[in-house]
Amino acid sequence: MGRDRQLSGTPKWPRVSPKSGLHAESLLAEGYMIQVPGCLTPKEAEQFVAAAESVGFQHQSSQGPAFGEAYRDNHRVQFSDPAFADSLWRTSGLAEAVGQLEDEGGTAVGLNPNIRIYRYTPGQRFGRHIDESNELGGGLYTCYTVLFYLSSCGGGETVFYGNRNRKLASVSPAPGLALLHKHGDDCLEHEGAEVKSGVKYVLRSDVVFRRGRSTNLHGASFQAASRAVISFIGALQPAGDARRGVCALSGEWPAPAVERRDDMASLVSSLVSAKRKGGVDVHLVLLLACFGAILGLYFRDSSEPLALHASPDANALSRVPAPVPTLRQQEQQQEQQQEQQQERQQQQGPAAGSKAASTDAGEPRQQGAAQQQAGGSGWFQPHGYDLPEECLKHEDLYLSVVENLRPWYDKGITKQDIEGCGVPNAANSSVNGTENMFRFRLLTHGNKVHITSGGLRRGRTSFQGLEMHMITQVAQAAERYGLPDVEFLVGFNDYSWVHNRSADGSLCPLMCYCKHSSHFDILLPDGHFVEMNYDKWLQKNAEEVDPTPWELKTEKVIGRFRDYGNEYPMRDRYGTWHQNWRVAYQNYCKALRDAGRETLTDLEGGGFALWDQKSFKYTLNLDGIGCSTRFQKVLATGQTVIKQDSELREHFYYALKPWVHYVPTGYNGLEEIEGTARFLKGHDGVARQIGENSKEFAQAHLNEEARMCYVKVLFEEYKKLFRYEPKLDNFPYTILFEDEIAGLNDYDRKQYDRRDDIA
Ligand SMILES: O=C(O)CCC(=O)C(=O)O
Ligand SMILES: [Fe+2]
Repeated sequence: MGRDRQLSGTPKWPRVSPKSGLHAESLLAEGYMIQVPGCLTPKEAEQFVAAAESVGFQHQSSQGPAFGEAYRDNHRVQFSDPAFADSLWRTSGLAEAVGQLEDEGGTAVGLNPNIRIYRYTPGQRFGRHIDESNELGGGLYTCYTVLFYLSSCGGGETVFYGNRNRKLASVSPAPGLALLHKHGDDCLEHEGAEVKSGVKYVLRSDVVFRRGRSTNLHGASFQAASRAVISFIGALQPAGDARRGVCALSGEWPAPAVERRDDMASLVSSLVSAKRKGGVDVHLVLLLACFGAILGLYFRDSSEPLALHASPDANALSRVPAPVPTLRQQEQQQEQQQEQQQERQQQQGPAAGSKAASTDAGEPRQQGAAQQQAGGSGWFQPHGYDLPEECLKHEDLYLSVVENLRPWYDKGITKQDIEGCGVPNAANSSVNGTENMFRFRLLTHGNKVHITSGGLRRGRTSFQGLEMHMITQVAQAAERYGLPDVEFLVGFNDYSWVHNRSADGSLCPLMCYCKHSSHFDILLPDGHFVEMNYDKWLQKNAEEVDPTPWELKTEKVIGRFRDYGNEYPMRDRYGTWHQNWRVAYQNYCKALRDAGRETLTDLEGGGFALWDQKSFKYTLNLDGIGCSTRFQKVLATGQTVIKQDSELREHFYYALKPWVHYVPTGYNGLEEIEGTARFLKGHDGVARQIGENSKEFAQAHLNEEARMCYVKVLFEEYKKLFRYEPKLDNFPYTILFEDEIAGLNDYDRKQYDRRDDIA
């Protein structure tokens, strides 16, 4: 094997432009693997490649695994340059992005001046191996491998393996992306997979640590300590406030056990003794100062929420969410209500209640009373149209309507807004639907739905159902309740489209089933409700005996996910950013298990029908590309649904309350899931009650009637904002939706068929 070529003279390495604010994404738990995109610009990466090529690469090979060496076939340039290493560490923004890394022994101080640049052409690879830690003298040692990818290519991923050969992570080369992974004793087995096309260039160095502790504020131990304080403060808040309660679950401290202010003294002393065990240092002082400051705030105004937790409750009407009553309070309220009702009935005679509601249906105050009896609070009053009485009890669903239409309250919905969606009235294409569009332009007229932008797609095999069933729900509501004449648009993508107003100020009122909270799309019930026969699922859960009664269910979090990428990556409140939460959770839980730690989650493994997942008490629901349509399903099972607390919403999310209908998770980091599960296990009554609440909600407000009512209210409120009268005759071409369906051939009808997806 040839000796490494040491460079003579100074190669012209390009200067790295200063960067800051880069995002570090933790790919595995406990800092095992971190990636930071954008450390080099694509241009800088190109310049590195050119400089390395001008120096000349040397071939690297090995004797192979039979001789105890990793298979290796690539080319390399190697040189030592402390100034260059320093600029890669600091100027690139890497040091700032990863904070001060720490391990038990020391703190990161820079990069190894020993720089290696690899080149892999198609067919070349670096077989499985682990990277060793090196002693550099003077208390310095290497702790992480750093790879700066300089090009992209086909194949060539850096792949990491855990126990039993499980693939833990795979990172595709992208210019400027830096990947850090622990090496030495903690190194995961990894490889540079074979390059299939293009050329892979990667720059390798190591993060150098100095033995001894740091005193900086961003260190892991300080962060852990501050989280403990936050946890504790969360626990101190009056019991039952959903937003604050969640804080109690985030840290490693046994916060849920701290239920009264009296426990504060004992917590302080346990914090102090815990810190002592690890040696008293500057953290303790800072910790107590921070503690004191927060306590000051707490005592100044203990009713002020700590805004630590985002909630999907959009509070469309600026309603302050009522504090969640404790189970005892709920019982008391129920008793009181029953007593009051009995008294009322005794005073008024048996038929009075229902008579009042039906005879005075047009009178808002009385409607409010009817809603209250139906279980609503009576906040929603239809104006200018009649709403069937059965729809009053679903009033909390209409929070979504109010919130979604808000951007048009001022200017109304104009022809210009509709045209701004960019969907033409097409005369021809009943072959491919609206050409190249994930959108339909439609019209309600005479309680029928017409397509004005081309028919349903034909001859496709995937995603054909969604578009049809979103429209089906409008057609059904038109038939059932009557809908006003309007022009509207339906998008059948997995996520929202309308990010901005157009340059002319118009705003496209596109209806879709799943939106990011910052977007302007208007939510229509998910086509999957129809396509998957959701009402049958409700029925099955209501009528069939649960194969495993609550007491016998496994006290773990079950979850099975297809590792769809997430269109909307999300950060937690510590700034950790995940492109794909499903993969992140699986990796996190796998890493815990691989490390021999006991976990309360079961998130990997073979397929597992939803019905069978009912043998677990808790279930985790994560976003996919868009909203997870499993969410509505698991709400109906009676399990405690733990839901990723993200910015994605479907139409009914606005009516759900965290810690009443589901348990939010993720905003406090992935590791929160274990704490959440521990809390639920320790508070079985709470867990069970949340499961029952969500089941009740699904049965009452996600059924077909509720969805039809939602569409009715949406279209009536939408019509009130309409600034023009759409006339059927004015459109060059229209297709009656029901004719379009009748005209499908057998093949296409099958694609659009409802599926009994109730397992
Ligand atoms: O080229 C790669 O992706 C991996 C390189 C590597 O594992 C190493 O330099 O130790
Ligand atoms: Fe390696």
